[in-house]
Amino acid sequence: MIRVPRGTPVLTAEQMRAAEQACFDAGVSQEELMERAGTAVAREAARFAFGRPVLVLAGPGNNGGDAYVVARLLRQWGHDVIVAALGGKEAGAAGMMRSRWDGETVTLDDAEPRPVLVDGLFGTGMSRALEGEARKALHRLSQAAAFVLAIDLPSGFATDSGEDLGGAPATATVALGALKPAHLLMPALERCGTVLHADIGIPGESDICSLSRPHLVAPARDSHKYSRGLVLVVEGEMPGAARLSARAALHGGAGYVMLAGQGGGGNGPDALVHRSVESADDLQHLLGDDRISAVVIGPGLGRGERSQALLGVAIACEHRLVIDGDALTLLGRDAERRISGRTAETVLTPHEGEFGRMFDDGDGGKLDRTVSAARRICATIVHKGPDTVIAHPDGRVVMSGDSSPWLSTAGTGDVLAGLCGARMAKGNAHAAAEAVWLHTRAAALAGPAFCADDLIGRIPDAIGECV
Ligand SMILES: NC(=O)C1=CN([C@@H]2O[C@H](COP(=O)(O)OP(=O)(O)OC[C@H]3O[C@@H](n4cnc5c(N)ncnc54)[C@H](OP(=O)(O)O)[C@@H]3O)[C@@H](O)[C@H]2O)[C@H](O)CC1
Ligand SMILES: [K+]
Repeated sequence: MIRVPRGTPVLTAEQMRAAEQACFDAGVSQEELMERAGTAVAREAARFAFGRPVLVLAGPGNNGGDAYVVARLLRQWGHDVIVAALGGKEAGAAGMMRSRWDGETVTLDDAEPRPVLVDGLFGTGMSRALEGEARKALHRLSQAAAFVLAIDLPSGFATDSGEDLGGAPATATVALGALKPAHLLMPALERCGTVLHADIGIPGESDICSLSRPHLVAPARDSHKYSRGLVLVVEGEMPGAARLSARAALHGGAGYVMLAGQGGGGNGPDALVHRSVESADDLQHLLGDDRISAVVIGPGLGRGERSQALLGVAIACEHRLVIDGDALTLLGRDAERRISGRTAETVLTPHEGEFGRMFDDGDGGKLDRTVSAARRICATIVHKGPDTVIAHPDGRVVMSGDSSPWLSTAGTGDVLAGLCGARMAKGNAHAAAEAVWLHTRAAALAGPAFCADDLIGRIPDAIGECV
């Protein structure tokens, strides 16, 4: 068992069922899968129990079936185990595993708390709010336990959206066969505790995967500033924000960064080249330079008429484009109409509020809404948050759930926008994921209570871990 490796496939409940079915069709029985799943979980339970008494919750379905395997093995290995059962299938693999359990079984209501709790009530079959006896007992027993190990998912969370359906938190979760979206989406993300991945022989193919450390290459010997990419950052009413983006682009690998605006001087590294832009026409003229590799607009742009005019010119240009901050607010519900016709690669980097201003809420969780919006707008959307979802128009999705809470400080979004510009400058399809990984890693390296300027300073160290 290993802590979830980077780039692990993420499968929805339906994709998981299809993957399981493919196993059955290939001759692997459900009993065999359940035995493998239960064995993987039992090994972790034994490790964390340290010989303390264990209470195993067994639900009515296959999650419960796994739970009976866990209980049987722990008992065989000498542990003090009791099962608290909620109903239970008679037939099928779960019924068989239930019949093989010959230890003590109590009802959920009668179950006494124990130091170690294994939660096998519900997994990917969670289809509605958890209520009544199951909900009460789950919360009572998990609150009283010193360690809670969830089988596949902590019970009470929606597999594909991470929505809280009345669930309780776990100390650790053993993801069976593949990650599910709930392992990477709030609030479930926060309730899973440490997620461990049990490969039980189910080949999980998916367009969705967890964020992984990118493999970056150092510049070739004959590189020059243009071949590494010229990034133009549009400055608006708050030049400091654009400067943060520009500096992040410089440290993010761009060979040449131009700050186009009225800021003129201002502080910022000498390596930053200022170009005076008074009007939209001036910006249009500047964007005629075909050495430009990527344009970043939005950080500190402002929302007035001049800002709207600058945005219109940037959208109309043929360069790769990162749209962030105020520019996203200016787009609003007009985003799809104004962006979907762009031919050059486009990346939008909204936080939840900006996303909501551009796209209707629609049903489904953050993953579904972001995937649908990316397809409609024909652009990559980096839907930021503690659970960032990167959705590409071709259907590829990358999910990241381990960003530092210290990123909740002014300017870190400007830094990400600049990083996206730098990574896009080379025209690769994974630029947004690279930028998010570098941003997350730089934050981890920066430690607690950093500001956006400190974050920029750690980007080279993060890059150093990828080359
Ligand atoms: N991924 C793998 O490789 C393997 C996964 N396994 C385990 O199987 C579960 C999924 O099992 P499933 O039987 O599909 O569903 P659950 O066990 O999660 O749920 C059981 C049933 O509970 C009912 N239900 C749903 N929501 C509620 C609720 N809020 N309150 C009460 N009951 C609820 C629902 O049945 P209904 O007919 O009542 O709708 C569920 O079917 C997976 O997570 C893994 O742990 C395999 O065993 C091994 C391989
Ligand atoms: K569970």
